[in-house]
Amino acid sequence: MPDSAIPPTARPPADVALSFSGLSVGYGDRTILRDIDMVVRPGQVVAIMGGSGSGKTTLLRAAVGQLAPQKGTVQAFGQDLSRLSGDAVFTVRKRMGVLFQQGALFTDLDVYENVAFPLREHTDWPESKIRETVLAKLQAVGLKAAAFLRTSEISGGMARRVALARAVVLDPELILYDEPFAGLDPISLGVTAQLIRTMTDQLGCASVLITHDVQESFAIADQVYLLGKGSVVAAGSPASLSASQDPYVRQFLDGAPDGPVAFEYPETPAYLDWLARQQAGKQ
Ligand SMILES: Nc1ncnc2c1ncn2[C@@H]1O[C@H](COP(=O)(O)OP(=O)(O)OP(=O)(O)O)[C@@H](O)[C@H]1O
Repeated sequence: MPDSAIPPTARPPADVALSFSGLSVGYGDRTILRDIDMVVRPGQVVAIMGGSGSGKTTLLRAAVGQLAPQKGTVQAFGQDLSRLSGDAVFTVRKRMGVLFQQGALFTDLDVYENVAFPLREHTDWPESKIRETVLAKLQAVGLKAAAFLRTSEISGGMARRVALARAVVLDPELILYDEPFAGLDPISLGVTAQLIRTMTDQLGCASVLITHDVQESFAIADQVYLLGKGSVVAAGSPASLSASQDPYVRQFLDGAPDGPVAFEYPETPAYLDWLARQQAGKQ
């Protein structure tokens, strides 16, 4: 029986949901992040933080197998993604839920059908089981009564919660969240953060958040990795990072405008080429 046909509850639990080992990733010849070591275990909420352009999305792309390592390995549930065939990567991805920044609900479907969509695509469950599952997931995000609203009738914060219900409808073992707090009001921020923690605890899955939001992620994370200078500059529990005197960590946590975190976008080979051409043209 293919692995994808085994219900999540019947699979042996993986000891490690996601790991990066000696990982370097980038685009073409350019390396964005190097020497990344990270382990995410079931039941953990892990926050990957860093300033704009520090490589958070790049790391997320590597985690889902969209970007191949330049060096080192990415393992999901103990399987090295770069050694798997396309079909096998697809099977591994089915064990992951990914919540993209914009949530991207289908606007021609109502809330209920948006959440039911992955079940209709990936299972042959009877309608009664689909209904039970969809309503349970909507209840978990506090939106059961909104099931039959159109997406145009719900707010941005509600849309984010519907997208979360959809991301967990197949009971993933690993959920990856891309900027889950971006653009939320203070109440929705707290609600979303608590939901991520509760979902992780209830499903026993692992959650990885890509975020800049220090307060909300520190409130729920077990482990935090801070990216900077093309690698991991600090890693540890929220308490240990809060106590850190490292200037880079302090500047990031305190939101200080001056310090070792560069505001300026680094010079890239493409920019240096352009500059050289400009200068040659002037002579
Ligand atoms: N498809 C791409 N091709 C080439 N370079 C890219 C590509 N995507 C991102 N980059 C570069 O990789 C670096 C890291 O970008 P990335 O999007 O991973 O950062 P980030 O930490 O997610 O930033 P933000 O918080 O602003 O979204 C940047 O220098 C960016 O210009």
